[in-house]
Amino acid sequence: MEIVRIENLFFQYRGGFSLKNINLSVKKGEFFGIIGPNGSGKTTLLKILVGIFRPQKGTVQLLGRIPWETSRKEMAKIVTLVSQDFFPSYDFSVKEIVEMGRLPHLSLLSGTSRKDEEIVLKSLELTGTLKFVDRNFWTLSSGERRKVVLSKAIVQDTEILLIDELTAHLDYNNVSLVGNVLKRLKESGKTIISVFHDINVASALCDRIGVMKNGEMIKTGAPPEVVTEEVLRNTFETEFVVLEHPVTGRPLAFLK
Ligand SMILES: Nc1ncnc2c1ncn2[C@@H]1O[C@H](COP(=O)(O)OP(=O)(O)OP(=O)(O)O)[C@@H](O)[C@H]1O
Repeated sequence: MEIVRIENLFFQYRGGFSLKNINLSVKKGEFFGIIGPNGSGKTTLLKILVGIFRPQKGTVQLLGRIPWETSRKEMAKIVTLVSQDFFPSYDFSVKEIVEMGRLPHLSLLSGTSRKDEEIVLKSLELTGTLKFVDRNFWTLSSGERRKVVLSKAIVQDTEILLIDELTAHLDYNNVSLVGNVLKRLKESGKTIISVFHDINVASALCDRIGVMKNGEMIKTGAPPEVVTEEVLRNTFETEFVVLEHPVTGRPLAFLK
């Protein structure tokens, strides 16, 4: 079942960078990775999918809904963006930040229930951040904050998760922890579209990878089709060596 559909997308910042000719179909339960050089348009594409920007041409549908024609509350039940720039302006505790993820599920008059609280605590446990529950969000390290923001996305319980580079700030143990959390979300039927700077993390986790360059998605395919010396050289304009992971068989890329 198709969950995300992008057709002939064109979007331009006022007189500047543009995304062009993007066509993509993502199925339910698929883990789709996006890689590409800095400034190639990865974050812009996620912002269009979540409805922050409206493209000048083409269509985007998430579960049949067009983001910019659907109310924010309804969209918030379908899709969430774990973004690189989550900067709450008040001194919220970790628990309060994650509780915000439950807002789309609450009615106007009701506060969070005991069940919501349980969901929040479970999600903090899942990302290994339960020990910070009462801490001021801003007193956490950047990697700890990223895991809390992932917990907030998990409690929002949307069909689609968009993730903008989650693992770059994390140590190896946490890359593995977050990777396992994302695998569990996928196994539970969630559809994930995630930007990665680490090609090998994308290769390990994704069913398919899309390669962005200069605002276009120049290649999509399973990791062995995309993580090749030729594709990576053309994309990043530098030389790579690609080997096979001895345990998983997935491609592993190294700078030459
Ligand atoms: N609000 C904006 N107005 C004008 N140009 C913008 C705006 N936001 C981003 N850009 C430009 O659009 C281009 C694509 O940016 P984007 O953040 O989508 O790239 P990216 O592939 O996610 O990069 P990175 O890997 O560095 O995070 C960049 O050249 C950026 O300078």
